[in-house]
Amino acid sequence: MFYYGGMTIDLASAGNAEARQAALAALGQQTRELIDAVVLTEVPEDEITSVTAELAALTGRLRALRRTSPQPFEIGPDGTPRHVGNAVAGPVNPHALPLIIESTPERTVRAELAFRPSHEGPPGWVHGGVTAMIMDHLLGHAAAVAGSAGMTGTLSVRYRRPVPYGEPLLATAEHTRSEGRKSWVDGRIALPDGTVLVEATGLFITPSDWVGRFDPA
Ligand SMILES: CCCCC/C=C\C/C=C\C/C=C\C/C=C\CCCC(=O)SCCNC(=O)CCNC(=O)[C@H](O)C(C)(C)COP(=O)(O)OP(=O)(O)OC[C@H]1O[C@@H](n2cnc3c(N)ncnc32)[C@H](O)[C@@H]1OP(=O)(O)O
Repeated sequence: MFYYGGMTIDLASAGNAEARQAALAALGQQTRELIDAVVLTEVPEDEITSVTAELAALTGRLRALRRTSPQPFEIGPDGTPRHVGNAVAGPVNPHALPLIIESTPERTVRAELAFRPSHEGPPGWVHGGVTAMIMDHLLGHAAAVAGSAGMTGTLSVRYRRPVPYGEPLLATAEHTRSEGRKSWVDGRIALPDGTVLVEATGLFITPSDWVGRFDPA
């Protein structure tokens, strides 16, 4: 059993849906490709209208049976927590990059990533809110692997250089200190040569009802 936010997750039942999770992840990825096709398309107007009608039909098919909330936090088949519906890291959520995070033996975290054209803010560059969202999640994950899972209290972002899309980047973060239920985490997004584009510091607070519920792997 795994306890999360008042819910109890049954480890056995979480493993039974892998084929469905894979199918949903494929749908999520196809939808990401659709989103980028939409923002880049130069097809004629009548074709846009025709595709829009087809998409409305497809949307109706998916809505035929639906949940009332996104896919939940659960224990994956490898025994670690996962949240396939998460807005930043969830493979099933088309809104998510998705961010694929690795933990190091030192309990820091890293993620190789590449933004897409649909993340554009300033012409030719990634929107600062999108990079802040990535930082928020990665720093939160670093707090969790350090044994201090929490909600974001504050997030401070310094935008040092504009962030390109379509290029490989590296995001890293590490827990720096804790005082009671408060933990501080630093992180950054950099080019492969180490040039830092975005720096962030976050304060994560473990809600009192989470204390003792999450034991990091
Ligand atoms: C989200 C999933 C987490 C899952 C965890 C489980 C497993 C983890 C595994 C993997 C996790 C992976 C990744 C990612 C995790 C997270 C990343 C994204 C997170 C988010 O996207 S999250 C959404 C945005 N976030 C919110 O939606 C917060 C809304 N808010 C609240 O839920 C409460 O507000 C809360 C809980 C923050 C505090 O509530 P509380 O009642 O526990 O705190 P309380 O008042 O007792 O204060 C205690 C001491 O913190 C100080 N303090 C309080 N709030 C502060 C603040 N904002 N700034 C500075 N200091 C603050 C006080 O001043 C006092 O300080 P002092 O003790 O020194 O007096």
